[in-house]
Amino acid sequence: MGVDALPFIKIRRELHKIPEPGFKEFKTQRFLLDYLNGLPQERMEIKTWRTGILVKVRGSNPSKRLGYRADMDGLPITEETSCEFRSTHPGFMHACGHDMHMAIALGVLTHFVENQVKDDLIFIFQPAEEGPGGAQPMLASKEFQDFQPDAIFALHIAPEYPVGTVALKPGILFANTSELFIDLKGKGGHAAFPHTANDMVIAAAHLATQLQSIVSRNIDPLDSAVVTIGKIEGGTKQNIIAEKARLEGTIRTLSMESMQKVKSRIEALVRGTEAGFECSAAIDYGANYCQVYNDETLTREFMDWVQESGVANLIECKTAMTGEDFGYFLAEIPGFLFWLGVNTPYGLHHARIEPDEGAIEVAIRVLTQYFTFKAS
Ligand SMILES: CC(=O)N[C@@H](CCC[C@H](N)C(=O)O)C(=O)O
Repeated sequence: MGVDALPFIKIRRELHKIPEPGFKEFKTQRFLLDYLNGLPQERMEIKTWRTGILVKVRGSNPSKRLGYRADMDGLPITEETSCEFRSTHPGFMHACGHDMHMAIALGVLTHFVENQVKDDLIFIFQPAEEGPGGAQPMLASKEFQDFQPDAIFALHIAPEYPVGTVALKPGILFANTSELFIDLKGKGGHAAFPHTANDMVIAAAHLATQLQSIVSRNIDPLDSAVVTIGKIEGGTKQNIIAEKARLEGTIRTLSMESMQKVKSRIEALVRGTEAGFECSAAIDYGANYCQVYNDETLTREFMDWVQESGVANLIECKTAMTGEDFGYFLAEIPGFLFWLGVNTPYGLHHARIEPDEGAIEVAIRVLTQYFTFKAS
């Protein structure tokens, strides 16, 4: 089955220009709706939920519904690529491939609007994957429940794999995650009189270092966990002792027990910071995502099918400490997520990431053939 991916490469470029934060994907939603409304409508039913969209493509004689989910939001990153279709939204970029994910979903959807299969297909354009998390509230919505699929699938671009490759494994693919925000409040003062103040820049620096001892000293070395502090903010001027500081980070674990352990150690170290630096502290865990757990049977079946059909090269990969709120869909509905090779030297969330658009054709081919196999 040949795939003309060119229209979807063009769509990806248009989407790349308009990255928006979670639950503010207004232009993205408009763009997708304009495209969907331009397709023949006889087999389609379109619903919106907040800034998301759900589309049912009716089958000829349905006995089940297969779901496919694409995420929609961009990241607060200033793009540093030299491509012609750079972000037009200053300070925002599609640096996690969601522009690719949406274009691929439209390519697959368009194929099935034109080529009806037996079962219903549900296409889910989900907002706010990067935060605060659109999957959980979308799952609970009436709009989603009206279209509730019996199985659900998704992909994520993978910079490290060549184009033409899909990678996955049965069981746990991505980690449990929790955001982490710690606000420290002390006493500001003149830089020349440190003994009259409680310096929150120094408190934050000590705390950031101490937090790095949690994984190395409190987690079983045969388990895996991550505590990353991605941002520290504090102070107002070089000669003023900072009254406030804020640390922002993320926690990743492979079990909820380890998540609880990491959080209880963070709380102990923060209490120690309060005592040691005579300050007050507040912890906020922000958005929490459950692990992405690939259904063993469906995943094995897909892996065997990829290998037998030769539709793509297959890699059985390791678990990654990435997070994905698609895990909430998989906690309720059997399915899987796979990595799609896009072969670029810069990683996810990097200002210079430029996925190879050849992967769009690969993904549309894999998914249209897989859904034809599953839904006929
Ligand atoms: C695929 C990917 O990169 N996902 C994000 C999910 C972010 C979850 C949440 N905002 C957090 O930072 O904990 C990731 O960073 O793995």
